[in-house]
Amino acid sequence: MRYAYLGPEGTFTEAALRALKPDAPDSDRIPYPGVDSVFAAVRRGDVDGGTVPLENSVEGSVTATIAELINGDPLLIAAEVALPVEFTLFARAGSAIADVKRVATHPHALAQCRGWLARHLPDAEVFTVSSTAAAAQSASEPGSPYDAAICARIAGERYGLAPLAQGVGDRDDAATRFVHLMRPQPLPAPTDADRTSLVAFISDDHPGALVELLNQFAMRGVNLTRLESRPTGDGLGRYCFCLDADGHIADPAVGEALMGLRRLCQDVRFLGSYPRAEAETELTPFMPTRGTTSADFYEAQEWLARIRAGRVA
Ligand SMILES: O=C(O)C(=O)C[C@]1(C(=O)O)C=C[C@@H](O)C=C1
Repeated sequence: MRYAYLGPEGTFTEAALRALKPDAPDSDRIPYPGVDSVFAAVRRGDVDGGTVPLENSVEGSVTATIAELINGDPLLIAAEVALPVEFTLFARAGSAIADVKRVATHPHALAQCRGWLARHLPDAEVFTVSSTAAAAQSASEPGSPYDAAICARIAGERYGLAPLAQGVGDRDDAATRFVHLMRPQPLPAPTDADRTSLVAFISDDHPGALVELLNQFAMRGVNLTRLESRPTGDGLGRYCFCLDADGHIADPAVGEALMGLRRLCQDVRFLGSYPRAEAETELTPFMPTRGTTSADFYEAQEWLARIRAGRVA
């Protein structure tokens, strides 16, 4: 098996792929220079799967990943993992913080380290590159335009840099969610703690269009864990909705909610049902959820089948 990831070696995404595929030998992990090239490699069939960052607890969605999930040949999310992200400022050996005038990092990492940079390197110029490991790699090269990189400890060490300051993130509980993509194939079996991802394209703009979509989940007791509107690219004001819901498409409540969306929407792109990375959250239902267990759905389906078959009981 061969797996693509956002490279070069030492990215948080590589750590995510290692967590997802702990038994894969090093030669099976293939770094790609961008999120788009990971998607392209999976779509072409050059690799069996690919890992990319999806969202961060501080900075939110990785737009390059969302755009690729919405557009192009559909891929399936087969697995996810959430990892804590801790940032370190690294420079070439012998440098001191006072020497740092130009810092490189990934845009999401910059967003998570702004406070620290403002306090400790207020005059430094910050440059964004394709990943935190690419920043470390570049900063390590002789004649590099950068004096330092903000990256994972493993990346700084991988490229022979020396740590100048550890824990430079503004939140020490920051975490990033990564997803593993595959070409369309049979779904992983339900586990009782799954997530379903999809994109809904509404057919016409009208009052309550989003509420209608959300009701499909609420009335069936399905909890949503992410909702994001993204432009479709077809003009100003044209948006689609990216949704994550608790549960598996094999669960009757989730399946029926998706059928409801299918009836309401111009298009629904199913992005996968896969085991959730984090444990089930304790939920306070905001609506009565009576009659929304899987057993309730099955009982009602059987009742309808009996009636349709001419048995009135
Ligand atoms: O640059 C990396 O190391 C990545 O894996 C990308 C990425 C991201 O896109 O959010 C992953 C986690 C961190 O939040 C910062 C950067």
